[in-house]
Amino acid sequence: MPASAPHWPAPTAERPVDAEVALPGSKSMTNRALVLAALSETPATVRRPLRSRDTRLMADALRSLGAQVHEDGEDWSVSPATLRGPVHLDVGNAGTVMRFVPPLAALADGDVRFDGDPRARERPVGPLLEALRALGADIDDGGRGALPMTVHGTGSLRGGRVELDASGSSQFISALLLSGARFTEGVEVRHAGPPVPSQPHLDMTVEMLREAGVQVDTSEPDVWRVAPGAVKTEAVTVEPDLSNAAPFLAAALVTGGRVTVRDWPRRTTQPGDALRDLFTRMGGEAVFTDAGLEFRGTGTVRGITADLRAVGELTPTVAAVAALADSPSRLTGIAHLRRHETDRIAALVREVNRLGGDAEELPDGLVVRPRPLHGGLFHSYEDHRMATSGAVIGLAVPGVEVEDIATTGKTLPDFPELWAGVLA
Ligand SMILES: O=C(O)C1=C[C@@H](OP(=O)(O)O)[C@@H](O)[C@H](O)C1
Ligand SMILES: C=C(OP(=O)(O)O)C(=O)O
Repeated sequence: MPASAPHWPAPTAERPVDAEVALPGSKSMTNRALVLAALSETPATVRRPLRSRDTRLMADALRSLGAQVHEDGEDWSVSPATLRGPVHLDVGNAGTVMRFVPPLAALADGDVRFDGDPRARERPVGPLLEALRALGADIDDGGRGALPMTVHGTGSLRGGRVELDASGSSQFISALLLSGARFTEGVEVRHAGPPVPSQPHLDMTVEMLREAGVQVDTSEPDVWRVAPGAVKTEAVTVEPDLSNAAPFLAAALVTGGRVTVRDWPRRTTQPGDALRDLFTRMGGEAVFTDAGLEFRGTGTVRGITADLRAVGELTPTVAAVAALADSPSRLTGIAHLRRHETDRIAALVREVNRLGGDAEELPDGLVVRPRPLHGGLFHSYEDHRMATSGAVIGLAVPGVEVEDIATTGKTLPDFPELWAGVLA
């Protein structure tokens, strides 16, 4: 962010919101679709993709490796090609790029160097790199288990059986599965360790692989087997990003208003679908309509005790609502958030308390005891979900300013405009 960028005055809601919003596509589905398309035997169209920093970084990485990725109106068309280096890839701070692309790099012919934002060097990739080595890859990470690193691709990877601890990120497993069909022996991934977070994202990986004709066996807990074979992706339609629906549903909840998120799928693997239940427990009401999902606040905002391990990326918004509730909240199961875009547990506690709140860190989560809040600067830590959480608090607390609102461009470039539209 340029040092001179002004802080963003978060609009205060003067009345209950009453709006309909069309959200851009899911980051997680877009980046999976792009990876599968690049590995596919057939050209593919990715319909209604998200175009944001994280998905452009993925598209650029795949282009650099040789795939053709064209903007085709609203869609992305992808023509696979033989993957090759030498190439230098920028992962930004996109977990999906820093984890999903190294297995492709191992399948490429030539050296593939990975680096990214300073924070990307602090995010875990070690267990994934160890697993790739066990499957036959040659990777030079200077012994750090972190970026920067070089994958010395040889054009193929043996694959086979591997055990790893994926408690730090579900993306280690998704990464191995997404490319696994193209490994000579396929892949059998076994998790050993504390529970893997983000189960819906693993379900999303498995479902999208099966849609691409890949055989995936999930019959044994914590074991995933991908049979070797062709990937056949022709068209993928990306759903609206339900995790990015969180601040908009929160706006209905905290203002006692109403927001319809258009085209909310009736069935989905996206973790954001859990918002229907979480925010209902916090006092709102969710109903499906012909337009999508209508979410209503009732004037009451309750605290919640919830294990968010499966849906960790919803935590910043849930914590923001918790700071405005009428009773305490306890959010647990999310130790892995300490290595997300920022240490989200520390950041949320610091920012809520800076505005006069009473939040406290737990080893694996946080407690939020509501207190009257006052205005002030809400730091965003280059974290899109911290920035939108500041906006949620600002709805109810006059004088909140959010630092670096442009950081929402990681997954939701039009956030300020969409937010203004909901408040209009
Ligand atoms: O696979 C994915 O698309 C994601 C998995 C999750 O990662 P972790 O399991 O590392 O939390 C999630 O938080 C991230 O935003 C997206
Ligand atoms: C954790 C997140 O992103 P990433 O894909 O970079 O891990 C997130 O979007 O909340």
